[in-house]
Amino acid sequence: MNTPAPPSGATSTWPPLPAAFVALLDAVIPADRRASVERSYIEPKAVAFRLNPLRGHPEATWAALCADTDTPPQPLPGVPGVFTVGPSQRPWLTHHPAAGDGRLYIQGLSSMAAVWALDPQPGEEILDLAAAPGGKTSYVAALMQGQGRLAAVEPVKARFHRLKANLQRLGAGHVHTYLKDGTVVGKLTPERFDRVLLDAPCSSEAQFTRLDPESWAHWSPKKVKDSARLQARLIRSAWAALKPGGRLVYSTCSLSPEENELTVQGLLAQQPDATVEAITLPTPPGILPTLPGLTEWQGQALDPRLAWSLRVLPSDHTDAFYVCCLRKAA
Ligand SMILES: C[S@@+](CC[C@H](N)C(=O)[O-])C[C@H]1O[C@@H](n2cnc3c(N)ncnc32)[C@H](O)[C@@H]1O
Repeated sequence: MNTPAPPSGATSTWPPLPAAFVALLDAVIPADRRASVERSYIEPKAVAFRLNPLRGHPEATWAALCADTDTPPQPLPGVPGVFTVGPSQRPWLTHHPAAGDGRLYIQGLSSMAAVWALDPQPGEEILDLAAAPGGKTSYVAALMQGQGRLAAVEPVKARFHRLKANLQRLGAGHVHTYLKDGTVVGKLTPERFDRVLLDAPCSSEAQFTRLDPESWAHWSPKKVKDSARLQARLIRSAWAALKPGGRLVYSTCSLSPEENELTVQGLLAQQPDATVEAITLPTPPGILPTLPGLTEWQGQALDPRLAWSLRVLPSDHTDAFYVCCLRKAA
């Protein structure tokens, strides 16, 4: 981060977000949520993490953490084993031995929400179609309690090796990993999986921060379009790999409707056996700031069922995220 700090309180002196992205915010964020969203681009965020039952005993990890700080992490209501610390504790947590050896995993609440929506069960066969670096794969593995079969796909070689190393470190070395293009997996394994997670490659708009203009250096409206094209192919493949009666969770860390509701709408239009299911977050209302998925974009009505999908808003403790839960008719 090379940007010098502006005088305290002078928020307008931070580099402005790209104009096309500001126009997107204008279009998708209601006026009454806009101020907190604006603040999220200049504020450091709280840090969430989960204790990892695949590496050590969570109670022992918790005791080790508490012995090491005067400000114990706050439990996240509704989700056992998940905690948050304030932004000032980020360096402490990041460099803690329990983070290094995989007894805990630092993971945004928005990312965790995709796994909560997937609701993996022990004994099932589950596919993670775009898996590296493995944050969600390892959470799914933990919730499956070592029972069943979990497959994780990643086509980018360097990222695939990082996925494998992370899974080893997190005690999830039993996950079956495949160096493969996800767009072909549906044809290779038709109707095989009880649940499929497609946390799709996207334009990564959630990573933007005005504290670091590099965060949007590789973003452009063309990147949004290119991402949407790949997502359309991946969601079709994910759908083909899903068993009748199975659940597909589609997620991105993008705010653009082209990468979110429009991608899902494309699938709904082609697949009469697809329905959108409501997502019930395990956290009490208000902990994750969310909006229903869009049902209108640029003057055009979208499939009304998209209102069951969720947009997580960027805030002082969450990153922007989109998640949609689809069910294939049995
Ligand atoms: C948003 S990231 C996934 C993050 C991951 N789910 C996690 O929680 O750690 C998307 C991933 O999709 C991968 N990807 C890109 N093209 C793909 C393709 N054709 N098939 C499957 N995955 C792809 C990217 O390399 C990237 O690792």
